[in-house]
Amino acid sequence: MAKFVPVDLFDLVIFGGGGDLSLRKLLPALYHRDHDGQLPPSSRIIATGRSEMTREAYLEEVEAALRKHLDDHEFTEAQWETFAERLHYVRSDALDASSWGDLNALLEGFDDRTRVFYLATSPSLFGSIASGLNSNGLISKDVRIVLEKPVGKDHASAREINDQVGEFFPEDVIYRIDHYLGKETVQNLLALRFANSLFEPLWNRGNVDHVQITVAEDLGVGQRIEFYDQVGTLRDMVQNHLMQLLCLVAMEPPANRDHDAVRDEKMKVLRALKPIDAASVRSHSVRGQYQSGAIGGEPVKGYLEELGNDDSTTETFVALKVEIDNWRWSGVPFYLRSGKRLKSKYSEIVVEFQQVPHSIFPESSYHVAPNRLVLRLQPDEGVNLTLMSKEPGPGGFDLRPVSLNLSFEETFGVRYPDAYERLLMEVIRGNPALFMRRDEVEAAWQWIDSIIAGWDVASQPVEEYPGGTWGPTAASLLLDRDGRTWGKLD
Ligand SMILES: NC(=O)C1=CN([C@@H]2O[C@H](COP(=O)(O)OP(=O)(O)OC[C@H]3O[C@@H](n4cnc5c(N)ncnc54)[C@H](OP(=O)(O)O)[C@@H]3O)[C@@H](O)[C@H]2O)C=CC1
Ligand SMILES: O=C1O[C@H](COP(=O)(O)O)[C@@H](O)[C@H](O)[C@H]1O
Repeated sequence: MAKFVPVDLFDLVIFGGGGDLSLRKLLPALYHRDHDGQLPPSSRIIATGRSEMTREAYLEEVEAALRKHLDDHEFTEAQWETFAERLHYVRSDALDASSWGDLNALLEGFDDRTRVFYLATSPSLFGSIASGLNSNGLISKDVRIVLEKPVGKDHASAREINDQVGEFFPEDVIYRIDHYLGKETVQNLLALRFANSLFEPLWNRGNVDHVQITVAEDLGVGQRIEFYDQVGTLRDMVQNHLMQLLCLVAMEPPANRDHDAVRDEKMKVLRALKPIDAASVRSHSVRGQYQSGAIGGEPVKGYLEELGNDDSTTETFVALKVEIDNWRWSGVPFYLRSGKRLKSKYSEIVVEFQQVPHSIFPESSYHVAPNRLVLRLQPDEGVNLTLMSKEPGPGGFDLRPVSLNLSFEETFGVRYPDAYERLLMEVIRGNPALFMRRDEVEAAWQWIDSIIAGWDVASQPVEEYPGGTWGPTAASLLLDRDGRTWGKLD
């Protein structure tokens, strides 16, 4: 088990500290790190928002959230008392920097410690908050600013936000979150690729038939529907999480794990992506929206019914066929899919290798299936390698596909920390390796913008799919046309 090295003394100010993300993810993550002794005793967590709220009222909200989002055995009165000592709430309107008096007062005299500003608000506020931090004299020497995703809604708005924040903060203290980069299994992809000599010689067009990346959710859009209806799955999931996964699978080996070494390699992949535009959008993309259905035997409503409006074409599902124009991957499709209200919460990366060139087992009732390396990101994180094996027995020569299956939980026997636990500690330590650099975010938006424009020009239909399935039939046809099938179909 990795040791929990305490971080340096810090103050963490969360703009949007009473919002869903803070209560559901950030504060439980900090509670865990506190529990494991990683937070110095006098480090503070200062939440802020427009709402008038006493510290006591805020503590009540946080306690209720922790009780809800932590496992029963994880929440203890003693640990809560310790954690609550750190928590403060002050009112401040991001759009009115003159309302920040209480925040100023709390921070005054504390500029000798690491100071982190976490912007867990709409990205439209990032510029005003950065400017307010400057005008209130809160940008201390050892400062970092964290930008929650999404950074903008397209390339132009991402550039504008990056310019606004960049006016007051240099790039090396800006931490753009993509929480998938903090997932243990995503980091393990680096270990699998670059700490084993087995895979690298095979990791190319000469041996790989295709790659699939699936991030499936069984949940619907829930409380965030108004936000979501302006965004859709392409912007919410593909622009960031799936493209980051794609980059980690496809990039060249970096010389080391230095933040810029890894980010430079990811950038080369983003630059090599073949654009999907009006001419190719119909053959290379599928967008869908969930209808009513059933998940785990329970009926679920359709998206439009949840929205209470029947003319939205916002996609809740996307599948793409992505091509990378470089020597390593020329001719190897990367199929990406992500959606809400699918059959189960399931994320995986599948690397399917090429068929053997000639089978010497014509009598086998199983044909020789290609080997598949599957990285399960969630749930039951692990790695699976399918191989063909001889069926035991004295007569004939029958083959059977078998799996070498590694479950991380069984092997390591530890709780898998939530991505935000790792990411928050990395911010305080000042290590930006697991965060997105400005050019990565902007390059990803540029590529996504072309698809959105293409959908518009080509009048791409929004395919319906019943909740509780693996998405629209068109997503299966996307692979079927190439003689392939998605990994998980049961
Ligand atoms: N929730 C999630 O699971 C995820 C969210 N995100 C992103 O994180 C951001 C926050 O999301 P989420 O927590 O769900 O949103 P919420 O609407 O739940 O919270 C938004 C927070 O912003 C504060 N806020 C709004 N306007 C202002 C203002 N003018 N000045 C100061 N504070 C303000 C609100 O407090 P008050 O009303 O008191 O002002 C509230 O605490 C969004 O950009 C979202 O896309 C990203 C990944 C996952
Ligand atoms: O960023 C987001 O991610 C979540 C899915 O995250 P996961 O860690 O549970 O896989 C998604 O539900 C949300 O819509 C999106 O904004």
